[in-house]
Amino acid sequence: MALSVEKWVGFGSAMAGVGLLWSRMPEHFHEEARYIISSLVPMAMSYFNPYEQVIVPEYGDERFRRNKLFDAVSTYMSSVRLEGASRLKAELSYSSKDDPVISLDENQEVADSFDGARVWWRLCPKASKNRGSTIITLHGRDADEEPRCYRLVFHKRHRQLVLSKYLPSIIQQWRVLIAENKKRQLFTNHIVNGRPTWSNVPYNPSATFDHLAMDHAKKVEIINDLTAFKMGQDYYSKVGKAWKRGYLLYGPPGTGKSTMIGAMADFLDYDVYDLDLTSINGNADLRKLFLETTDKSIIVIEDIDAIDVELSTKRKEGKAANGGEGNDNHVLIKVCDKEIGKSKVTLSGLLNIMDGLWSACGSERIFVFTTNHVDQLDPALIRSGRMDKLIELSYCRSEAFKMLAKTYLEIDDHSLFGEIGRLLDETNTTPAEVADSLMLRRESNDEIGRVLDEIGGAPADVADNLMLRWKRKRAADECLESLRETLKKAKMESATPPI
Ligand SMILES: Nc1ncnc2c1ncn2[C@@H]1O[C@H](COP(=O)(O)OP(=O)(O)OP(=O)(O)O)[C@@H](O)[C@H]1O
Ligand SMILES: [Mg+2]
Repeated sequence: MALSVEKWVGFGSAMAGVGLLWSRMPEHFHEEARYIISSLVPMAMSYFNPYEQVIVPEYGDERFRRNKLFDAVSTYMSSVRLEGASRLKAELSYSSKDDPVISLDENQEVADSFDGARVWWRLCPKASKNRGSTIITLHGRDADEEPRCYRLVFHKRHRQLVLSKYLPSIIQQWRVLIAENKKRQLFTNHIVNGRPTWSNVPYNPSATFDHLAMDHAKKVEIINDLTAFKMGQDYYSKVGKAWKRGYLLYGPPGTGKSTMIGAMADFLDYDVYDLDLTSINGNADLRKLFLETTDKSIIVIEDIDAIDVELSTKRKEGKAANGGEGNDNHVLIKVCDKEIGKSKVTLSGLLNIMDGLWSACGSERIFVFTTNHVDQLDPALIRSGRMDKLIELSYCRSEAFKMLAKTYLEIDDHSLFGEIGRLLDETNTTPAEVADSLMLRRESNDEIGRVLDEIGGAPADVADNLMLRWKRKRAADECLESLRETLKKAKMESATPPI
């Protein structure tokens, strides 16, 4: 049967060829006759061909947005009996433990049945040309330009059933599956075949807000802000603003900016899109990537100061040259390739997706920028309304240290706490450095043997407990002692004037 469908598709193609030839007939054919015959060809074609096609292209209009129906069909294809296909694809995805996911390879065809109707699916590497049968392009432009598509063929009499029941049922199954298997994802962008693309892995940030050592009041303020945002759909629509929020996290290296992004993703249960501007060729690609991000997500640009150097210089030069404000159209970043002219993302391009026309596409999105040098950023980027909240993450002080000690050593108090707190106030030590000192050290076998001798004879569970407590205390003493020495050294070095 599939063969005869192909024949019909071929027949349509032949008829289309006749039509094309006819339309190019020499001038001596009467204009009117040419017109009538070339309009009759498609009618005849449609009359004789009992089959219709639906093309489901991979990308929607302007190739900006992925066509979700394509993804839905791809998922559905792994559940259809793939008996008709002679070549399949097998993948081991992150989510499927030991079972490979089997799917249709390109140019392969399978049959499916729905409510008594028989349909045929084919994955085409490039969308087939109009081969004569009626083609309905879903979410699409001219099918010829699509990089990949699914072609669904069915008998004309099933048109209603296919369009109003079969395809919606595929979408519904896909949505249920997504909801069931929903895991937080971390996306990053790169170029595939010259096109910017997101790829993703499951994301389970190791640190939550509980692990984040910082001023308690500030932490509560951030959590309240995020909660208000998450609950704020009605508010944002009432005031007519896009449902999005911008955070700038700034502070020296190792103060917890990246850790906080993970904590935010964990708290909100959002996906994270880590946007690498160096892998983007220009504003159009930036928009394309932005449109492919999903709602309920955090879009991150880390170390914006590091990629902002050229912008700052240009802006300063611009100001110096014309004695006033520069404009937003200078180059934010140039990718280091030879064709440098093509590889540009501008500040205005970036601002456009944050709060320009494009920001209205999608909702419930958080933008997070991080920087070590807030003073070097372009004021346009951080003006209020764009960055709703500027959060400083700073050096480790007494309060943050106690939180780290609780996390790493599971202790609330120690005789060295007071002295270490004072030393931290006098030195600029980052939470990363403190956390590093508090990592558990391994005890030597001799030490363990000595303790085992001491607690020998105790029942097993009591001995285990004693051993654990000894290890903790030993670790705490040792770690805090070493931290105190490090801090003392740092204090002396900062007090010694440079020669
Ligand atoms: N405030 C903090 N609370 C808890 N742990 C922290 C904190 N800051 C840093 N750390 C620890 O230090 C490590 C490095 O921190 P992180 O990568 O978040 O720093 P950063 O501010 O993003 O640095 P950079 O500016 O270099 O990107 C983390 O994995 C974490 O273990
Ligand atoms: Mg970081």
